[in-house]
Formats: sequence, C-alpha cells, structure tokens
Amino acid sequence: MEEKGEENGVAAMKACYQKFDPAAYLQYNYTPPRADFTRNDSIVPWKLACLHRAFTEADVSGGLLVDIGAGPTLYQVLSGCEVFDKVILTDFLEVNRQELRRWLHNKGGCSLDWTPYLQHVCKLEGRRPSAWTEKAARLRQVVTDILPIDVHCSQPLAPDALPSGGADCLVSCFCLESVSPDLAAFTKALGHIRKLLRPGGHLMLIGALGESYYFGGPGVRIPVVPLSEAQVCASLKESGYTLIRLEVYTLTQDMRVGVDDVTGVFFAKARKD
Ligand SMILES: C[S@@+](CC[C@H](N)C(=O)[O-])C[C@H]1O[C@@H](n2cnc3c(N)ncnc32)[C@H](O)[C@@H]1O
Ligand SMILES: O=[N+]([O-])c1ccc2c(c1)CN[C@@H](CO)C2
Repeated sequence: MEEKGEENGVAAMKACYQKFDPAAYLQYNYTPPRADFTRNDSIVPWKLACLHRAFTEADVSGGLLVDIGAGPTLYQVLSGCEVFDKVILTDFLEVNRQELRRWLHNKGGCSLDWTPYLQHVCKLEGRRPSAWTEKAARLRQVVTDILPIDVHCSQPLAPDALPSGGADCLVSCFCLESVSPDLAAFTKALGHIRKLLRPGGHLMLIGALGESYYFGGPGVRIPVVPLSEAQVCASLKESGYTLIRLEVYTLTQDMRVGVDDVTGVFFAKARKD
C-alpha cells in the first residue's frame, strides 16, 4: 500500500515539472536582489563563497564531478570546474538540458548572462575579473555530457553513464527537496545518488530550508518538502553520508521576493565513507 502512495506522490511531482519555465526560473532566482554581486548579504554570492571554499579544500580531488539536477544554471560548477577534469551535468527536463547546451555551445540565445558569475568566482580565486573568459573556456572544455536523470530511480542515470568507479564528487543544488513529495522520498533520493559516488567521494549539497512551495514559472506552483537543519543532518546520516560541515544563510526581508516561501538556504559538505 505504501509503495503505491509513494509512486503516486512521485508521479504528481513529475507532472508539476511539465510546465517548468527555465527563463522565468532564472529571472526569479538569479537576478538581483538574490544575485547581487555588489552586496555581501545577497544569497548567490553566499552560495558561491561556500562552493569556492569547499571545492578548494585539500580533501577534494579526483577526475569526475557530477551535478545532480543542474536545471538551467551553471553557477554550481564554476569552482568545481577548476578542480575536476571532467564535469557531467544532469537534469530531468530536456528544456533545461537545452538551456545548458546553448551556453556550452556558445551559440547565443541563453536566458541569462553568466558573465557576472564567472567574474565573481574569478575574484574569489584571486584572479583578475577579466580572467572570466578563461574560466568560461575551462568550463566549456571540461563539461563532457549533459544527461537525463531521475533521482527517484534506484539507478538515477543510464547504466553506463559513469565510469565503473563512480563519480569522485557530486554537487546538487535545490533539487532533492524540490522534486520529492515528502521527507521519506527526499532521504531515499539521497541514497539513490549516493550510489553514483565512489567511497571517500564528496557531496556538496545546497538546499532550501522551511520552503513549502516555489514558482517554476508564471502560475507554475511546485510543492517543496519543508526541511529543517536537523532534518537535513538526519537524512544525510540515514542515507549513509558523514557530514563534514553545514552552513546556513537566513533570508533577509528584501530577499523574499514572492517567488517562494523559503526562509533559509543550507550548504552541506559531506562524504561517502
Ligand atoms: C529548483 S530546480 C534547481 C535548479 C538548479 N540546480 C539551481 O540550483 O537552481 C530543481 C530541478 O530539479 C529537476 N528535477 C525535477 N524532477 C527531477 C527528478 N525526478 N530527478 C532529478 N531532477 C529533477 C528540475 O528539472 C529542476 O531543474
Ligand atoms: O535565493 N536563491 O539563490 C535561490 C535559488 C534557487 C532557489 C531558491 C533560492 C529557493 N527556491 C528553490 C526551489 O525550491 C530554488
């Protein structure tokens, strides 16, 4: 009986995503005030600082980084692309994979200009902002695949999508809690993606705290599993990760722009033992 309920919940979430609008989503979340590089209390610079620190720590190494549920965004691999020689981007929707391909193939027609993001991460790396063109070239060089994924499948990717040893590192941002019908499914999905990671590999996980819905486009209201810090820690432990660090950003009033009811953002660095 329980299986049926879970299946129906997952199917309902997938139906919600059929109207997801990448351009609107980028506009809602990746433009000022949430992405304001002149303010150090804006959400996106905080996320980029967490990712920069985590990816440049000595315990992170290897060849392959996989982004789980990339959506139409690239910010989450701007630091990792300097550390890993191969990056695989994944998403459930073709419209998002198309958006990523447009930027990577440098054919124009992208929904967002990633230049300020590239420049900001160059600054974090102590490079001159004009090195953003080199970072863009690096990213285009290391991204080898943009693949379909379903984190609710016990095998989220196609059988031979990854080398037999698995990925050396996973990054996943605002995906699992935004695609799961409840906390149990969120925790189960953490277990599914853990199988893509080699033992000793790291998971860089960014997500929403206290969020019950967000708009994935005009009128496209998508339910979210409202998470607390304690639940994030418990789910990571239950699904077989060792938590290294958890950092939390609490939204100020002006970051609440009406596109969701998120109250905080967490960054977790964890390891698969
Ligand atoms: C809130 S967006 C996050 C996008 C991006 N990672 C970011 O940081 O903004 C959630 C993403 O999960 C994807 N998604 C939906 N259902 C999924 C599933 N079953 N498995 C994996 N990804 C899924 C959606 O297509 C969407 O791109
Ligand atoms: O402030 N942000 O940088 C930001 C970016 C993406 C998202 C949020 C906030 C909150 N909602 C999630 C979807 O559950 C998506």
